[in-house]
Amino acid sequence: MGTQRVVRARGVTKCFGDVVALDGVDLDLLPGRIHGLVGPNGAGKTTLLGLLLGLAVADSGDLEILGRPVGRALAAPGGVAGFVDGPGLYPSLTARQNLAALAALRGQNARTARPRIDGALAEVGLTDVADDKARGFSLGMRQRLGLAAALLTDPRLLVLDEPANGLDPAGKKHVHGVLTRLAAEGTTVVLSSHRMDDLEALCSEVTILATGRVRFSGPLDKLAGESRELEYRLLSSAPEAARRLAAGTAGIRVVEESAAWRGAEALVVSAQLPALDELVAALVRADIAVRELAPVVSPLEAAFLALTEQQEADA
Ligand SMILES: Nc1ncnc2c1ncn2[C@@H]1O[C@H](COP(=O)(O)OP(=O)(O)OP(=O)(O)O)[C@@H](O)[C@H]1O
Repeated sequence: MGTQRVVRARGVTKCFGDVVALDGVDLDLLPGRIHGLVGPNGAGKTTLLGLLLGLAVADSGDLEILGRPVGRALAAPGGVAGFVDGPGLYPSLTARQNLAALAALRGQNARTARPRIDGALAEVGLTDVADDKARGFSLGMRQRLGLAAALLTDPRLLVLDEPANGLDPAGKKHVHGVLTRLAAEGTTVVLSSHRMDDLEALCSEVTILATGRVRFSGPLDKLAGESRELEYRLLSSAPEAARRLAAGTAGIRVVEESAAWRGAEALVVSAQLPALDELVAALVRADIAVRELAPVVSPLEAAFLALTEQQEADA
């Protein structure tokens, strides 16, 4: 069924000695979504991803993956691929040989596997180094080779822990392209990252974890709606007139440290969305062109920072 959950977690708890890494986590992942996992260091992201990969078992709670309850024994659930703490590679084999070895382990015929291996290497942008040994690969290249290996298994759930680590802009473009294609074809992707801009570019929904608890889980636009007043940077054709208009618009606070931004005079205002809409309409009525309007800090980053501050205050 199209809307059947790929992952359903209820009250999942995992401790390491006295440390509660996951504390009653509920999570629902639907097919074909790219779901971002975000949270401060030690929030429990890797632990949660490890449970999805079958690298550890929960102490309590229910976890269902692809419609099957996860048992108490360590086992990689069928249809799931990915890695935490970097992919496992054979350093003395080339990129292509690494993928061929994995295909052979799964009983695939070398001749039929070859075109798929070449396709996967091309998709992650490693064709040029296909015959170089993995030993000499950078972190970003290893991440991409790990992703290519996961692609060969046709996963229905792909689990990646900080896959953007070490990626240069070209590598990131390849990885984003692969993940977007997979999701369009129905694969669910769940990935953790400390890069809010990456998550916002890729994910339709996010879960924010802090100290092992889910603080938010849902669509990114819901997060924007729920967030507090945000600061927005505005570039216009008449900065002074725009500032006067903003100061006179209800619900808008002009932030004093407004400054130059990319060579133009920027106005920074703090507002909720309805007041901001009002301001834009007033600017247009006054024949002032809005050239750029964006949050200084994105809704995801604002929510993340608010949580982190809360966590520090609690501590
Ligand atoms: N194998 C382990 N043994 C003991 N403690 C662990 C183990 N794995 C994780 N922890 C602890 O569990 C908590 C959650 O760790 P986890 O690695 O899941 O967080 P994270 O959100 O991935 O953090 P980061 O952003 O730093 O990677 C931390 O306090 C960590 O020290």
